Amino acid sequence: MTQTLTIRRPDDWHLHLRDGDMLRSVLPHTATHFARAIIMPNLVPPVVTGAQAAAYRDRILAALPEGADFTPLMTLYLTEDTDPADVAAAHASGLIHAVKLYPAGATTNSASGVADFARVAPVLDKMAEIGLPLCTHGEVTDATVDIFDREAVFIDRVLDPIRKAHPALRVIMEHITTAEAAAYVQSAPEGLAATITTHHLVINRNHILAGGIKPHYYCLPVAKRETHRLALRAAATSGDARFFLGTDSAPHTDANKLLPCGCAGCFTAPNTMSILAEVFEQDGALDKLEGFTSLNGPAFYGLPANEGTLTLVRETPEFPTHIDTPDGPVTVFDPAMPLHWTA
Ligand SMILES: NC(=O)N[C@@H](CC(=O)O)C(=O)O
Ligand SMILES: [Zn+2]
Ligand SMILES: [Zn+2]
Repeated sequence: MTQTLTIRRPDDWHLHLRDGDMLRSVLPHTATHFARAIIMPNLVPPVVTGAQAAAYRDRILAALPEGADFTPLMTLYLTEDTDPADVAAAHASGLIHAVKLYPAGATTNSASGVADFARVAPVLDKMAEIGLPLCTHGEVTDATVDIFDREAVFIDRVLDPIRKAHPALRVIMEHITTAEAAAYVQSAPEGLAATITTHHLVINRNHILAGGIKPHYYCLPVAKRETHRLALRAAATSGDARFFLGTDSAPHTDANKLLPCGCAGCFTAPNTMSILAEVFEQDGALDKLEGFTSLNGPAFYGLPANEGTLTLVRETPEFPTHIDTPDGPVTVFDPAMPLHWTA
């Protein structure tokens, strides 16, 4: 039985760091294992301009623990008023690595997102021209569409039309949760990829709803039925380079989760690598872990893989149930299974 596993240092291609005290509290948990992360721009107010992204990057770098080796890869939050020239300048300077599309109202802090997709066509044209990828929160916001169908409907109503109108646009479907999304990625020869979260490889909708409601398993897109989880596992562990890790680690205080209308998001930064090693080993695919966490993402983003390494050891890891922050406790994702790998 393999006792240690050394892989190239991983990256997180979808991460929420927040700001201020929360940023300082959660950042060390990512910087311990990950060399780089795509930083989500859904702050309040959102990170819309190059100047705002530069200022946010500086705040992240200032919050890093002494001696940490971590590079934040910044993104811009797409609005109907986004200026294509500002996006191009932020890309040309090396500041930003993607633009994030939130359908208005789809998820946490998405109110400034896009309602009329025709209005962002000039930005998407510019991005296609300069090779800057679009990251999508892929859910429609139509109240008449069942929440469990919103990702699949987004592909048909929004994403496929965008890709047909902008064939050279590179797209990353973020945090996919359905067999339909995995199949859509597999159907595209190039220019399309998907991130998969740690938690969506582990939980299905029963974890949220059966035997009492579990707010700490509530995230968006909401976890689907078991067949979808299995399709995500198959995609992640297949070695297909179009799928890579984006944890979507999304810290909210317990006070904000445990409400009659609680926030969406799972905080997985501390135990993600231990959980992933468990998942890949369960599926007989430990040899595919490095591709998923450390190789496929940089290849799609046109960046070199990290030079450093991370060694996982077969030892039972211990994680706190929550971390303390000045804003209050944040519960760490519970994988609801024993773990055997320490990172
Ligand atoms: N995933 C979530 O449930 N929440 C994210 C937003 C997002 O990624 O959609 C957050 O910012 O809290
Ligand atoms: Zn999202
Ligand atoms: Zn997210």
